[in-house]
Amino acid sequence: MTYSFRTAGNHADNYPSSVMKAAFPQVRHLLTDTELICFIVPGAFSAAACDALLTPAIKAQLRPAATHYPTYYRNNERCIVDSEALARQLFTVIEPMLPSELPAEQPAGQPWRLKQLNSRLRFCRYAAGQYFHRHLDGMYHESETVQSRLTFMVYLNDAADFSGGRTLFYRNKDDAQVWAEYHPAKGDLIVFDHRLWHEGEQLEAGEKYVLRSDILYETTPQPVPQSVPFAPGHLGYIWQVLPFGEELLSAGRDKLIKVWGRTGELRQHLAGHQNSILSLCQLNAQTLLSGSRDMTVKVWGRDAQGFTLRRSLDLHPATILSLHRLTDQLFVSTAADGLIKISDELGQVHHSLAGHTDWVWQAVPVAAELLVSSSEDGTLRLWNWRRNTGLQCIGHGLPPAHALLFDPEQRRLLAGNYAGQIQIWQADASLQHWEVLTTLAAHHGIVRTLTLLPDGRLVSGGEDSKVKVWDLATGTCQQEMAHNDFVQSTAWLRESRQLISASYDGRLSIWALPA
Ligand SMILES: O=C(O)CCC(=O)C(=O)O
Ligand SMILES: [Fe+2]
Repeated sequence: MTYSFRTAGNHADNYPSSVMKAAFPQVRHLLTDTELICFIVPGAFSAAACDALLTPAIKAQLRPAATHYPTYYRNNERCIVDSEALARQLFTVIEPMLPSELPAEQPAGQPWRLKQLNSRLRFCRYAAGQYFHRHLDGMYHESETVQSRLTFMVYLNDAADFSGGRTLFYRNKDDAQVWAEYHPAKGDLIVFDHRLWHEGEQLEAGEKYVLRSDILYETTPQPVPQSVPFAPGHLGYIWQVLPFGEELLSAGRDKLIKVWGRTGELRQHLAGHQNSILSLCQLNAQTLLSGSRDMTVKVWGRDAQGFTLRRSLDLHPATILSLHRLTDQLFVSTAADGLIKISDELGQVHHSLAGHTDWVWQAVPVAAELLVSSSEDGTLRLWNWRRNTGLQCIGHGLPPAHALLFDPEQRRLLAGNYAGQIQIWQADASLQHWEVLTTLAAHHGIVRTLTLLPDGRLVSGGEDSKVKVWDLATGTCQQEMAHNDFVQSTAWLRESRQLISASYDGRLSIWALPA
């Protein structure tokens, strides 16, 4: 993919290469007790080069990243500049300091050869109070064979300009101890493996500026045998899988919905969205809904020939986070605008529920007219959607629940949260009183998905790349499977009695579960 240079007026394409010259300084490794790469190159860029990069035009175009990230995660500002030319210039400076080859991840795989700097350059600014909480940097999939493996960051201003704002590394998502710390200095380059948990520490005072990109590596394509089900998956993150009749649908960052047959053969791919597809929902036998970061909900019709796009709905001026069916005609959408809307497939909004103060991750039906929603604001709320009213706040001050599921038989709400827990809430028969029954310490990192099996067992997936099967009667984990990256979605295939899980690594896996 070639990005054009989109941000006007900052002259980034025209930096004189003289100011970009590297001094080939000493590499300093931050982590010694790991194979993973993490090094600093002090003064890799001169002060003049930093000033040439951080132009007033760039500064003027910095915006909160809030449309793409929940505030819990990061609240700094950024400006994206797509420039092949500048990426090439920067790459010339850093190339001699980079590993020319990285080992294959799989025993049978091919090594990765150094290719280029991702031309999507992100200028970031932290003001006092701003932070980028502990996270893993996402892998950028340019193609099947070109992917980012290392993070690139240059610190653009003087340490004297701010306090706090260190870059901190951790052994995992919830280790209390800092593994390594780095105090920013102007012109320093940091390069580290995407698999390292790290944080941009909260700034106490002043302003901190960095330039972020990723280092791309290329591998030799390996033929995928026809017999491998659901291969090759998606390019980049898969956000959701959904059984639809006899088929399975998957959707992801590559803006595609893929339609797979029973044996995992690709039947169709549906293009139309302009950005990542985060949610899928079956409205009725002939209708599929998809919600995206492009702020649209698309309605797809299913007939004997397959799926076709019927229409595109503008329901929220924000990323659509979840879609759930209420009736054959009505569905509920939640979004980054903090609203819950009940609409039909023609795009008529019947109800709009306001009350949350941040992103609404999920809203699931719990009875004919009742919904429970979970939000980034740390609350769980109960609503009567037909009457447009919030009935109560079931819980507040909670770690936000990314995954939410209601079990009508047991009247239990299962909430998978940011603290890696599955919190099980019991409702009484009136659905007016809710209390926490148990809290399972389920994953390291966010619980991203929950699926209830027909036999009552629960499946969870999380940021520790694990899929876990739970016996809810005893609260014990019976089985554990692993992906190579965050597990984002799981589903049960009723016909074949198989579990399917989908991951940030773009792969779909099928698992047989012993009874
Ligand atoms: O600002 C920092 O120190 C860390 C930033 C970071 O982790 C990122 O931009 O991905
Ligand atoms: Fe990062």
